[in-house]
Amino acid sequence: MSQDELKKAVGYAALEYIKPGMMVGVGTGSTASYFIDALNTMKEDILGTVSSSIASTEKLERLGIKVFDCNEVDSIDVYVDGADEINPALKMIKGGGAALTREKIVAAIAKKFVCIADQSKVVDVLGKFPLPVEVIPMARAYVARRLVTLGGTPIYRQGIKTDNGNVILDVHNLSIIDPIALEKEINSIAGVVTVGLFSQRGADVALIGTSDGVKTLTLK
Ligand SMILES: O=C(CO)[C@H](O)[C@H](O)COP(=O)(O)O
Repeated sequence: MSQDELKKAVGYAALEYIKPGMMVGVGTGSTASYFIDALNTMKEDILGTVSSSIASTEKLERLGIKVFDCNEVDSIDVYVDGADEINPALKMIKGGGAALTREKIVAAIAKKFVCIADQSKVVDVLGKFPLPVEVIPMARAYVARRLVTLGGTPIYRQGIKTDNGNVILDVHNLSIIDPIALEKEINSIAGVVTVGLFSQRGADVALIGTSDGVKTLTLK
């Protein structure tokens, strides 16, 4: 199966976690886009959705799926989203699609986070995928210098503005042995909006698309 077929398989497999009357958090990216296609088949049954990006909101609304503003909802039953990397502890790197801040907000509100990813995203140690950091534009050079002191090589993602009007630094050459400590440390740098490490709030379940079918990973 191609990588795209594996993404589609997990996007549809996530429907298993969606029950009638639920408020559903919707992620961003090509795998999450397949989940939106799947969700379309039961759009009459759910209460509605909360979206993590303008792109996902536009697709949901095009399909006639109700999208609520985050501030209108008290809780989200399930959040379904992709990842750039996921480790066996279900901690992730996200933000390859520049939606990390809104994704982190929706994940924080959700009772359950279901990560959907093809097998190429599973790693033992996070950090091969450059770690995205959303930064207030005026702090870009300062934050980059601080990231260098942490051992990384930050590269400015040229020509990209996030949905929040900020910029992204992609940090190369990190081997992330202690994701929770690094998440806290990068988040404490002035000018950082969010780091794309999802370790304090990781996934609860991961559906991994493999050539032998969809595998389910949970925390031991
Ligand atoms: O974090 C994300 C967007 O900010 C995506 O979930 C991540 O980049 C995976 O994308 P894809 O499903 O297209 O491989």
